[in-house]
Parts: sequence; structure tokens; C-alpha cells
Amino acid sequence: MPTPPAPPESPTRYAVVAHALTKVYPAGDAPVRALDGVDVAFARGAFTAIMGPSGSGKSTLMHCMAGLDAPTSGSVRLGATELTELDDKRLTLLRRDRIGFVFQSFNLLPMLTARQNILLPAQIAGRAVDSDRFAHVVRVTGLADRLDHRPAKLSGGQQQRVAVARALVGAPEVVYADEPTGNLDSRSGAEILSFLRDSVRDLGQTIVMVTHDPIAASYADRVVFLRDGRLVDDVDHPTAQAVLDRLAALEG
Ligand SMILES: Nc1ncnc2c1ncn2[C@@H]1O[C@H](COP(=O)(O)OP(=O)(O)OP(=O)(O)O)[C@@H](O)[C@H]1O
Repeated sequence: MPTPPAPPESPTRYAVVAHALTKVYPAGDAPVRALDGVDVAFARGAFTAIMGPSGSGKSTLMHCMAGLDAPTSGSVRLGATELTELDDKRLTLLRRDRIGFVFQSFNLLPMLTARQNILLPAQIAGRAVDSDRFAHVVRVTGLADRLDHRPAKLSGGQQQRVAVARALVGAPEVVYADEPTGNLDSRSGAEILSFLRDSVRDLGQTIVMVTHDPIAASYADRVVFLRDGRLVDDVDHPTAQAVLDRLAALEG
């Protein structure tokens, strides 16, 4: 079935727009519909969390929106670019040049210093880093006196701060954070979430975060909820309690 085009306002108000997004994993007689017609738009300069019960499709949605996985049907736009029309090579370039990533497992290169890790994506892309932005990101993440340390000499919280700085320094159109506090103690996790929130407020960054944690979600401007591959709820200015209540309702 042909997919209707994404809404025309997407290049301006929204950083990312998914329309009628469906992902089916073949599994013999019982294929899994991980996404089942999702329509969602992520506003520029906003921090949005994606939540839902285990298996509801959160990771699949993020992977399809980030060009890491191809949907079965539907459309994903980053700005004015339709991701589903791009071949693998162009998707790789788009991820490199226009998207930042923060993963649960930090994903730093152990032989490089914090500074080298932060600058690596720009270096690979042959892109100059704005020195004011670098200084700002280093200052807000509190890494100024750690820049010459290798990851093994940094705590988990500091390593994740490096990963956040790396994602932010190139001012990507969107940063996807996948359980960014999953490996951190609560104090380090709160710091990382504050950096993410501040980067939205101070730098106008757009962030989309998958999380299981209602407290983490309460740092976001908005939480969208998935169940069985469908978008079923949406909360603005969430409190941890409001998120817990919605999750309980979804899981009940
Ligand atoms: N590569 C795959 N092959 C087959 N099925 C898959 C694959 N990846 C995900 N699925 C299935 O798709 C559904 C959605 O999975 P997904 O990982 O997106 O959910 P999730 O909400 O992120 O889950 P969790 O909170 O447990 O990480 C699940 O039923 C899952 O088993």
C-alpha cells in the first residue's frame, strides 16, 4: 500500500517526523509487528522521552528514526530528508553528519583521550569544530580538567559525560539517547540528564531519549508512550509520578 507523504510542516517546526511507520520482523508463521503504524513528530529544541513496556517497540522506533534500521513501510523525515529513500552509504553519511548518539554503554575508544573521543566524529567527517561550542560543551559537562585522560582513568559518569559532549559538539539536528543512564548510579545519572536538559535549554538542541526510568523521563519536556508497536499516550511536562501512573495503566 502506498504511504501518504509526511506532513508538509516537518522541515520547520519538527526535527524528525515519522509517519505510518511499520516494522515487521519475519518469524515463520508469526511475524512480529514491532511498529504498527506509528505517527510521531519531535519538535525542534525539545527533549522528548520514549517509554513503554518491554517489547513495546521503543528501540525499533529509535533505530528506524535514526537510520540504523529500515522500516517495512512508512516514512521518516529528518528535516526535509526522507530517510527511507536513502541507500546505505547516504544513511551512513546522514548519521555521521546530522545525528548524535548516546548509548548506555558509552562507546568510547579506549586508546583515545577524552578530548580525542569528543572530536573524533568531526575529524572522521573532515569537519571543523566550532571552538566556542567545544568550550561551552566541555564547561557544562565539567570535563575541562579531564580532557587528557583516557576512558579507563574516568568514572562511568565521567565517561558518559564524554559521550554526551561528543554527541553535542557537532550541533546535530537531533541527538538520540538510548538508556543513557542505564549503567550509572543515580547521582551520575541525574548529572547526565541535567546536561541533556541544559543542552536543550541553552543550545536549542533536539533530544530524543529511550528510557525505562520514570525519573529520567521526568527531565524531558514530553513523554510519548508505546504499547504493542503503537503510540498510545503523550504527556507534556511530565512528573515522575505521572509517568509511573501512565506506565502502570499501560502494563496493567
Ligand atoms: N531483530 C529482531 N528480530 C525479531 N524480532 C525483533 C527484533 N528486534 C526486536 N524484535 C521484537 O520486536 C518487538 C519490539 O522490540 P523492541 O526492542 O523495539 O522493544 P523495546 O520496547 O525497546 O523493548 P525493551 O524495553 O525490552 O528494550 C519485540 O517483540 C521484540 O522481540
